[in-house]
Amino acid sequence: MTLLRVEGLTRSFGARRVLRDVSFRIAEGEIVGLVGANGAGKSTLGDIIAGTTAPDSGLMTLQGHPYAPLSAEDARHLGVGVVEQLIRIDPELTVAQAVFRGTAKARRPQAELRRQAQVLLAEVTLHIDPDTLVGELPHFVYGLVEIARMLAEDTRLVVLDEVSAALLPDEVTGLHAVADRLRRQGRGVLYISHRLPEMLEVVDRVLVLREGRIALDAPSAALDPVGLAAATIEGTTPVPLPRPAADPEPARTALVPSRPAPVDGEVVLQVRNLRVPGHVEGVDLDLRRGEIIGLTGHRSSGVREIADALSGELPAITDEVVLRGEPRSTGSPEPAPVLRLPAYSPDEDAFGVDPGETIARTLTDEPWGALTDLRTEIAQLRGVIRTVHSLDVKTLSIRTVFGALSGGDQHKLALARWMASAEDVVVVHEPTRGLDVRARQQVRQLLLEATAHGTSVVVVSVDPDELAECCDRVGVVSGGRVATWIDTQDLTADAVLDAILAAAAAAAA
Ligand SMILES: Nc1ncnc2c1ncn2[C@@H]1O[C@H](COP(=O)(O)OP(=O)(O)OP(=O)(O)O)[C@@H](O)[C@H]1O
Repeated sequence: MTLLRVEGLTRSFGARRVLRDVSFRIAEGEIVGLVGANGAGKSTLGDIIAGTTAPDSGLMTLQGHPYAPLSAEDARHLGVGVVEQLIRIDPELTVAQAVFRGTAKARRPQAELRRQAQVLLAEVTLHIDPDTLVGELPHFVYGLVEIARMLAEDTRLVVLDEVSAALLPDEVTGLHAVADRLRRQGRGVLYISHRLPEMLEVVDRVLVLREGRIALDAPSAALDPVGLAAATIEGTTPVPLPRPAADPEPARTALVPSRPAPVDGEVVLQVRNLRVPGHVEGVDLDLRRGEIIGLTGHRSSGVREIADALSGELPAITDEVVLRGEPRSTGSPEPAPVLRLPAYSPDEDAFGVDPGETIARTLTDEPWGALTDLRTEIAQLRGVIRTVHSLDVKTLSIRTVFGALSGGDQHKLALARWMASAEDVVVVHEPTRGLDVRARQQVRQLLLEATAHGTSVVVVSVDPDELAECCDRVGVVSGGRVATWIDTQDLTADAVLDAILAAAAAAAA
C-alpha cells in the first residue's frame, strides 16, 4: 500500500528552480534511495517531505490522506521524521532525554526514560549508557540517537539525509540493519546518499533527481553503481544496467579510476615510534614529496589520535620527527605537540567558513570593496568565477551567500579555498564526503594538482572508496598501530574494506 505519494512538486529559491515537477511514491515497508548530483535538490525534497521547507506547488498524501506539514513538528506529529548528517542536539541533554525530546514522554522521570531509551538504543545498535551527556558522544553517533527518537515516536516515514556519509563500513551495516527493521515493521524510508555501492545494498528502489525532475525510478536490482553514477550526471541518458546474474556479490567497482602512477620523491615527513598515551602505541610514518597516504581504522583504533598528533591537537611522544629535512621536538619524555600540520575537516561548523558571507568574499583573502587597486580586484573576482565554474558549483551568482549553497558545493569550495592557502604538508579529513561522482573527481584533481606542485597529504577517512580513489597507499590502524599498509598495486576499495573489517575483528578478538 502507498505510504507517501508526491505529485508535481515544485520549489524555487529566487530565480533558481530547484524542483520542477517531482512525482513518485513510497510504499509501506519500502526503502527508496534518492540520489543526484550536488545541488540537485535532494535535501530540499527531503526538507519538504519533513515539513521544514514548503513547496511552491504540488501535492502530497500520506497513507491516502492529504499531507501538507506546516513545520517539522507538524510533520513529526503526522508521522514523518528526518535525520540529517550534521544534526545538532543540545549537548547538555542526556542521551535518554535526547531520544525522547519533543515526544509525549519528554517529561517523564529520567529513570523511566532511561529504561525505555536503552531498548531503543539497542535497536539502533548503539550500546551506550542513556545517562551519557550528548556532548560527550562523537558527532557521527548523533544520527543514530535521532533514529532512536524516530522509533520512540512511531514514525511512519523516515528521511535519512546523508546519514551514512560519516560512518565506517560496519557502522553502515548497522544503519542498514536498522533500515531493514523499519522496512519489516511496515514503515517507509527515503535514503539519501552519495555512497552508491553501499546504498544499492539496502534500498528496494532508486530515484535519480536530475534537472529538477525524477530522471530515473528503477528497482535497485536493475542498477549498478557505475551506471547509476552516470545517470546522476546531467546530459547522460539514464539506462538501468543489468547486474550480471552469475555474480551475486559483485566487487565494488571504482566510480573514479585510481591514480595512475606512484610517486617516488624525497621523504618530507618522517615520524618514528609515535605514541599518544592511551591511544597510539608506536607508529612510523614516511611521507614523500607529492605523495598522498591514507589512514583509516575504527573509532577506537587510534587513527583519529594519530591525525590529531600530526596537527598538534594532541600531545605525543616520538623517537624522531623530521619535517622537510629538519629535526623537530620529539615530545619526550613528557608528551607535547610534536608537529602542527594544517588540517582540514568537513566536520567543522559550515566547513570553517562564515555561512552568511558571499561566495565571492569567501574565496578572496583580501577585503575587497574598499578603495584599492581595481585591476587586483578584477583579477580576484575572475579567479572566484573560474573556481566556481571549474568546480561546477550550482549557483546563479558569486554574490550568493555561502550558507545557501548545497552541502556538497559548500564542502568543495571550502576545501578548494583551504588547499589554495595550505602549506606543503597537510592533513585532510574525508575530502570527498558528501560529494557526487563528478565532484569527487574534481576534488581528486585538486589534490593531484597540489601534489604535482610538491604538496604531500595525509588523508584520514572512513570511506574505502574515497581512500582507494585519492591515495597512493593506505595504512589501516588497529590497537594504536598501523596493522597493514596497502600499497599502490594492491589498492582497491575492496582491499581497504576487507582490511578495515579484518582489523576490527582482530581488535575485538
Ligand atoms: N535557503 C536557500 N536559499 C537559497 N538557495 C537554496 C536554499 N536552500 C537550497 N538552495 C539551493 O537549492 C539547490 C539544491 O540544494 P540541496 O541542498 O537541496 O541540494 P542537494 O541535492 O541536497 O545537494 P548535496 O548533495 O550537495 O547535499 C542548491 O543549488 C542550493 O543552492
